[in-house]
Amino acid sequence: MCTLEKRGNVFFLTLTGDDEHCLNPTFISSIRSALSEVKSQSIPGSVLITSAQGKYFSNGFDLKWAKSASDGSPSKTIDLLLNMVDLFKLLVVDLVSLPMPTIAAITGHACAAGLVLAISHDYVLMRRDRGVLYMSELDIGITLPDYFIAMMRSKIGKPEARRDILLRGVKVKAEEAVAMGLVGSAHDDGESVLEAAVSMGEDLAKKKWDGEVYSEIRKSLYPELCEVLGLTTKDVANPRF
Ligand SMILES: CCCCCCCCCCCCC/C=C/C(=O)SCCNC(=O)CCNC(=O)[C@H](O)C(C)(C)COP(=O)(O)OP(=O)(O)OC[C@H]1O[C@@H](n2cnc3c(N)ncnc32)[C@H](O)[C@@H]1OP(=O)(O)O
Repeated sequence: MCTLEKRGNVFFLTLTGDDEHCLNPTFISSIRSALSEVKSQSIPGSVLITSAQGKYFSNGFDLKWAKSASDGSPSKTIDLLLNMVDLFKLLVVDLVSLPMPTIAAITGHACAAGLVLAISHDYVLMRRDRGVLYMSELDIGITLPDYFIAMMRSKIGKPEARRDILLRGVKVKAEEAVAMGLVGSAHDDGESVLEAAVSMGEDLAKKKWDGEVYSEIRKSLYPELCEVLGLTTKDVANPRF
């Protein structure tokens, strides 16, 4: 599951336990509850840092749960997966519209929906000693939801990087991910990636930006993604000059 902690202006969302942090309706709902709490406590200078315990950041949708909950019926499994696609989309909307800077510290493997969860944050840092980024959909024979693609097109600038991650199913370690433009920086281990995330978060918090303005400017950066997510933008002026 997940925990939420606040230290100063920085909120720490941690995916807890040493499991694969696979996303199913219950887990998605618990993360969304935490983000709702973060939003309700947001003030100028708030920042979110998301990380995970164990060797996985998130291994994507909980396929085991979907299969077991559908009594092995392939059509019911697909229906449950499609339901998770819809539920997870709301979580992505929460992150893309959160009124504060967001940082993902990738502390382990981030796959498929788990990688989308990570890059839904403004900044992505990754440990180099463990963990890969991997879009497994081609390997497991399923296509991607439109907002997954929109997120990839919005956050990964290089066409060859998008091609390799989606059409070659490459498993990307931190240094390669930095070179591909998937993550911003690579760090030695779990401790140092978290330290770097906290240092970045505290620097961003000092700016004490207006959260509503921050959220609207972020959304205006990603028109294709926001259209697919059903997010609109609006002009905001809370002048501080
Ligand atoms: C009719 C209608 C049609 C409808 C169509 C749509 C249908 C509806 C579907 C909609 C959904 C679509 C989108 C899907 C989203 C999803 O999320 S689906 C779920 C996807 N998830 C997965 O597929 C899981 C993928 N994960 C994996 O394959 C593995 O877990 C892994 C990530 C590859 C990790 O494998 P694992 O064996 O666990 O790895 P490790 O044991 O951790 O590591 C292996 C060795 O590698 C070493 N290592 C790891 N990282 C590093 C590193 N960075 N540097 C160096 N070495 C590393 C690690 O130490 C291991 O080494 P040894 O210990 O020596 O073995």
